[in-house]
Amino acid sequence: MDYLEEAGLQQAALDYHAYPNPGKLSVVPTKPLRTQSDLALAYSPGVAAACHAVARAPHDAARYTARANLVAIVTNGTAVLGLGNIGPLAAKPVMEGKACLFKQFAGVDAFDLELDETDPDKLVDAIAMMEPTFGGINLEDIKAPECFYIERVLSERMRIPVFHDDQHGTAIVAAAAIRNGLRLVGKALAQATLVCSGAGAAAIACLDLLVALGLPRQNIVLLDSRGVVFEGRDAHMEPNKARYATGRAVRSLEEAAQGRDIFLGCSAAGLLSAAAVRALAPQPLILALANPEPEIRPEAVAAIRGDAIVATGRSDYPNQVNNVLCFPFLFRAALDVGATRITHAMKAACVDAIANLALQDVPAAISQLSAGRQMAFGRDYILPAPFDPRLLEWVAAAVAQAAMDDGVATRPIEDMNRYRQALRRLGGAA
Ligand SMILES: NC(=O)C1=CN([C@@H]2O[C@H](COP(=O)(O)OP(=O)(O)OC[C@H]3O[C@@H](n4cnc5c(N)ncnc54)[C@H](OP(=O)(O)O)[C@@H]3O)[C@@H](O)[C@H]2O)C=CC1
Ligand SMILES: CC(=O)C(=O)O
Ligand SMILES: [Mg+2]
Repeated sequence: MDYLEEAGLQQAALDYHAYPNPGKLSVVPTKPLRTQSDLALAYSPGVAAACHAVARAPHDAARYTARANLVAIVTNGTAVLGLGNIGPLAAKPVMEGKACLFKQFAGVDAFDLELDETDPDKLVDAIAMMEPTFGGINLEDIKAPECFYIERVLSERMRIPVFHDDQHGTAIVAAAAIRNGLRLVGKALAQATLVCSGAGAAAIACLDLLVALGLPRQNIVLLDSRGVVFEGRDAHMEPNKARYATGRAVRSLEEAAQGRDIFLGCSAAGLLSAAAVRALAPQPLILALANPEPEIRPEAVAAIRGDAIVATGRSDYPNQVNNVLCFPFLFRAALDVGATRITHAMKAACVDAIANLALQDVPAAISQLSAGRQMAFGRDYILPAPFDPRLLEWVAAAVAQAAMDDGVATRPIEDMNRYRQALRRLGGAA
């Protein structure tokens, strides 16, 4: 792949995945298992005590098994990053990566489950059957529009949180970035205008959240692979796109971009043309979120105009707008309180926490991790970096509180100060 060769990453990335053991994950026991007596506790006969306890009181599964800290990352490989429908097996490196991020950033254990199934109802059945195993379900890289149905039906059927990361994780982080970007250029969400390239899982969820947070729906123009989604277009429509159909007489990206404050890209590599960049309003926000190759590179924007704030989903540029800033921390909280679902207030709390953390001074120990980048609120630092250990406390505490306030916590936290301390220790920011 050109973009990997160009970054000098092709062979290094393959070696990283291959050595010293294939893949990025392993399963390790958490209890001593060295002697005959250990075996008598862990396995037969001692394990029967734990089985009886859980059979008598199912909520004790959170006490005697790893379930309450265990998330399933489920994909069918139909929309893997921006690589498209590469299937479940080829999706496995991404899912193993997500599991590593869960563990590294928030201490959450996760199994990656790549399912060879595209029928939405069969997927729903397969995932719903796994409720005894997991404390939460993270749906990943399942394409639109099926993903909307799958998540809705699962959320209705299951008593554990079901969260489609590409929808809501992306939306939460994009909303935080837009809030802070607009703050820097002195614009308000209620007056902002936005053009969105892509009308799939990530795009629709971003728009829904932005509208819920105050962006007027009529200020949005949406494009998919057939161009502008306009009122009366009958081909290639589905209800989630139709909700954003524009009445304006614009039919190309360049026309749609004219005077817009925000470009949001949740589509595919290289789609944002120089003409469209020029057409945007003064001091535009450009969120080019397609992975691994964005709709436009930051240096290409800089060559066209100098007043834009640019963000991508990538780790090798400033302003990383990527769902990694959300899902580990949001699930940490959801698992800790035994949430039965993820509510709007939990998502809104997550947006606030991520956005507000970026306004804080960054301790020297954290900025040392930034590869020499500016780490003070500004055009190249609109969001905290994923390695910022404060994210765990800021985001998880806020989300846990929102879950309790919303009445979806089956194990409410009694002492929030102690919980915050525990998060600080876990995040390494103590
Ligand atoms: N930075 C981040 O955190 C995240 C980034 N993403 C990125 O967003 C992109 C989309 O992911 P996701 O929503 O999950 O995938 P989906 O398959 O659900 O959606 C893809 C969307 O892109 C649209 N599209 C494809 N080609 C074009 C084109 N030429 N012009 C305009 N739109 C086009 C498709 O149009 P149509 O509806 O006509 O098929 C579809 O609406 C990927 O690149 C992914 O990496 C996703 C999640 C998180
Ligand atoms: C980041 C991510 O989840 C994606 O690009 O699909
Ligand atoms: Mg994804």
